[in-house]
Formats: sequence, structure tokens, C-alpha cells
Amino acid sequence: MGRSTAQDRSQPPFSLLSPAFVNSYSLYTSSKFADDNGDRRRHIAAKHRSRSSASSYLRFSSSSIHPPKNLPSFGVSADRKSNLRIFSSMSTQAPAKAAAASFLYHKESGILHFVKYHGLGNDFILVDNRDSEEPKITPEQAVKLCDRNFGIGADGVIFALPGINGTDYTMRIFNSDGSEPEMCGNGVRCFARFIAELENFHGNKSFNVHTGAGLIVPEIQEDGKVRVDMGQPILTASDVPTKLTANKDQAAVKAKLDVDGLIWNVTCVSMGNPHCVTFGTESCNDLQVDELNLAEIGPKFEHHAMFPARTNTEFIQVFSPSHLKMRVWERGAGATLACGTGACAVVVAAVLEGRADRRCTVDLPGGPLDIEWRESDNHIYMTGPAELVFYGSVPL
Ligand SMILES: N[C@@H](CCC[C@H](N)C(=O)O)C(=O)O
Repeated sequence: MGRSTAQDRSQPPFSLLSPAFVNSYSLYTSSKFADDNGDRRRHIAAKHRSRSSASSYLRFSSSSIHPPKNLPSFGVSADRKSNLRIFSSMSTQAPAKAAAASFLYHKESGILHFVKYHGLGNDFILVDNRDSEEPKITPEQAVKLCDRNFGIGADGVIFALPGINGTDYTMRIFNSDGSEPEMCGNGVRCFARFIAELENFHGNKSFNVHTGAGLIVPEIQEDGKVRVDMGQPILTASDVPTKLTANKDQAAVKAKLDVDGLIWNVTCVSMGNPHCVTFGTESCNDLQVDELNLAEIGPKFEHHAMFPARTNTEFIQVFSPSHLKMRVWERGAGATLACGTGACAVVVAAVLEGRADRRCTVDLPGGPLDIEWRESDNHIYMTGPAELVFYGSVPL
């Protein structure tokens, strides 16, 4: 666990704060403690590479506000004369639900309040955007905030906006490269937990969420996991989109994709966002996914001429008809520890290729997801965790 120190912070936000603001807050630095995973490789150039990152953030000094239970923090507190004291702490208090929301309701210009969540290590900066139809930050700002060395560090930024067309909420997301995908499976589970935090919902709860992939319905279960109705997969090749020739009805199933002279068998599925799923090459049908050099081959799939909107790519090893292992190279984010839409696309591809049942456990580097492609309604249901990591604020 990489702790940050006061010296690590290259750009502390202190100078941006008025004395009155400092008087009523404590300043903390939080370590991005999920970053030490050596398995994680980023598409973004080496200068963006993950080791550990520190994000400065502000927390109410009021005793009614606490960071999440056991949230490690190392920080700086300011007394009334703005004398800074350095300390380290491990909080043992659970956050008060209402207090968490009030933290996010606080508004100062030039400061973005956020909550960091992850779904199986696929991590996101969640922004309360319910008071505006436009995201509070630009794609360029999202790129900076997602940077694991110079920013907060995340695979994307997710905005909770007002619902449209009769839905409860709208979810939008920027990838860490600033592009805007239609949908994010792990993100929508985090989104559901974020909404519950903001609205002080408890127990079982479901919402209708408008996304670029249409209506998505997450449901928070009693055990805290989130089950999501991810809607129907899109298989028509031109709609995925892929330029590969459709070979099964209108879909590209086990189609040949030439990547630098090596022929891969791929099945193309859209979950609102495009996915290319492969179980191996022409000559090797049983992938050992741990042996793949994702950073080398991932970008070749992502930017392949057969994928006009780029693509996410899932590399799959089959353990049994109900147990698959997956590594993913995400469009706009590189190698991530998990991809929810990807896991859904994988089960669809596995069923279409006759390799798996409609209900599977998909093991991702960050942990397992339960996926069901239900025959009765053609919908895909994804169940998995979403966890709060920390609360924070950054100067924009
Ligand atoms: N990690 C996400 C997918 C995020 C979007 C993706 N990078 C894209 O550009 O389509 C998930 O859990 O689904």
C-alpha cells in the first residue's frame, strides 16, 4: 500500500483556499492504494504509468463527517491560524450516510467534489451532476484527473445527471483518454452505489438509468452487490460496428481477423459499446491468457481498421462451460482489472461459438462477475460488487 507523504504532493490545493474555508476544513492526502497491482498495464504512454498516486482532498473537520471505515489517510490539518500540522491516521469510524451526501452538496467554484469507487478494480471518479445536464468537467480535465501520477488516478470519470425520457438518472462517462463511451458495466454498479449514497437509500433499491446504450436498470441487492439488467446485445456486424463480414445471420462469429499477419478468431458483440471477443488464433485455440502481452497486442486490436469506432478486446480462456477467464484491453483506457460490458459480451460470444452455457462466472484480474444471458427476454444480467474507496476534492 503506497502511502503518500506531504512531500509527494507536487501541487497542494492550499493556496486556492480562502482562510475562512481553511478554518472550517481539514486537508488530507489520500493514497491511491489499489495502484500497486503489477499486473496492470496502461495503454497511455509510460509517463502515465501507474505506481502510486496521491490525491489531495478536503474533508470536513466537523466531527459529523468521517471518511469510510479504515480509509487510510496521511495528511495535513490546518488550525484557525492556518498553521499546518502533518499527521497520519487510520480511521476506524464508518461514514454517516447523510454526512457523505452533505460533503458532496458543498459547492465552491474551482473545486470538484467527488467520490472514488471501484468495481473489481475498474476504478472511477464519480461526480454528482444532478443539478445540471452538462458534465461539470471537460474531457480534457477528465484526462488530467484520471492520470495516476499527476491526478487522482482512475479508469474514467462518471457523471450522475438528471434523468431524461422518464428515467430516474442519466449516466455519462469519460474514459481516461477523454473519449466518451456509450456504456460502462462496472461503472453502472458504482453509479448505483453512488446514487444510494447521495439519496440516502438503504437496502434493496433499483433505478432506471438513461445511458448511451439505452435504458439500463441496476438493482442494489441486500448483500450490497449490484445486479444490472444490461439490456440486449447487438450482434449485427455493421451496428457493433465492425467491417468484418457477417458470417452467421448478420453477425461476425468466429470471424478471421488478421493482426500483423496472425489470424485471430473473433466474435463481435456490442453492449452499446463495441467488443471484440477472442478465444484464440487459427493455430492456437486454447489461449493461456496470463501469457499474453496485452500492452503490445491490445492497441493493435483497439485501432484495427476493421473497427471504425475502435474496440474493446477480451481475450478468453475456457475453464468449463460455466467458468471463463478473461483479460481485457479497453478502448480509451488500456488494460483494466475488469470490464463489465466486456464480461457480458464474452458470455454472448461464448454461447454463439458453442463454448459455454448462458450462465457463467467470468474471472477477471480484479475478481469474478456473474453473467446470465437469459433466453426468455434476450437480456443480459450482470451481478458484482461496487465499493467506495474515498471521498475527495480537487482544484480544477
Ligand atoms: N470498463 C467498462 C467499459 C468502459 C468503456 C470502454 N472503455 C469503452 O470505451 O467502450 C465496463 O465495465 O464496461
